[in-house]
Amino acid sequence: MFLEIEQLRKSYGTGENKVEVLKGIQLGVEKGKICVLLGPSGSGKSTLLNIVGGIDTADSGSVTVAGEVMQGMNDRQLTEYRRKHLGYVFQAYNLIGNLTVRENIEVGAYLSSQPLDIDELLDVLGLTEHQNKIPSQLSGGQQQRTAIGRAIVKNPDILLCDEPTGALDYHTSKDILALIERVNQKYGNTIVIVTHNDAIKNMADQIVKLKDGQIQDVEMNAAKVPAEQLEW
Ligand SMILES: Nc1ncnc2c1ncn2[C@@H]1O[C@H](COP(=O)(O)OP(=O)(O)OP(=O)(O)O)[C@@H](O)[C@H]1O
Repeated sequence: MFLEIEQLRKSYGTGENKVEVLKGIQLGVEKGKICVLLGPSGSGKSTLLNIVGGIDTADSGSVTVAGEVMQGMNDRQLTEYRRKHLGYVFQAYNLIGNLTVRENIEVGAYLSSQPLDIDELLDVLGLTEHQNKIPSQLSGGQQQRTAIGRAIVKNPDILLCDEPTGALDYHTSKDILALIERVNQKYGNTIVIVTHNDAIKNMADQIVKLKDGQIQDVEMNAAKVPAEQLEW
């Protein structure tokens, strides 16, 4: 398995206030697949994503990406791990306000020794004509496209998306999901999408349901639907 999560546990707080958020998560995702992670609010989806992303740390268990085990890495190694393996897309676009679309994407490129070709990527993103605008001159969808560009330009093995369409309307959401699908097909990155939107599972290769910090169900989806045909 390309991404392997073994017996992952995480609690917050201590003593009486201790809350067990992840209770022994066991999950594998194959290279180049799209995995959608569903579950009610508070089930631990973002916590799991943040641990895989090296933003948060687990109490026990392990995460392995391409044979590299994260647990036990020091700060420098974790930074290198994030740089080499991971791209992150959030609900809030977190762009740098005084840099253009192209410059925001270039920020991501600096983190890689082998970045993707920026002109080609701008074309894939549908942002060529907007490349010299700053974020305040863009729609929400265009800002999220830019954020996806910044995450993907270093051609990460894994793209983690936490509610990537949470702030967007129906049509723009479908547009962004179709872009994520296109990125997956063109560059072959493994993609994990956390969402509240049940319909998004239909575009996934693997559907994972989380409940109360445990995996309730894992389903391989043989009847994948293109993102643009999703309905909700
Ligand atoms: N830093 C923290 N300190 C204390 N508790 C936390 C912290 N981060 C998350 N939690 C708690 O962990 C639980 C799981 O949170 P998490 O954000 O992973 O859930 P989620 O499934 O992503 O929820 P949502 O869909 O609402 O984003 C929640 O009860 C939350 O209050």
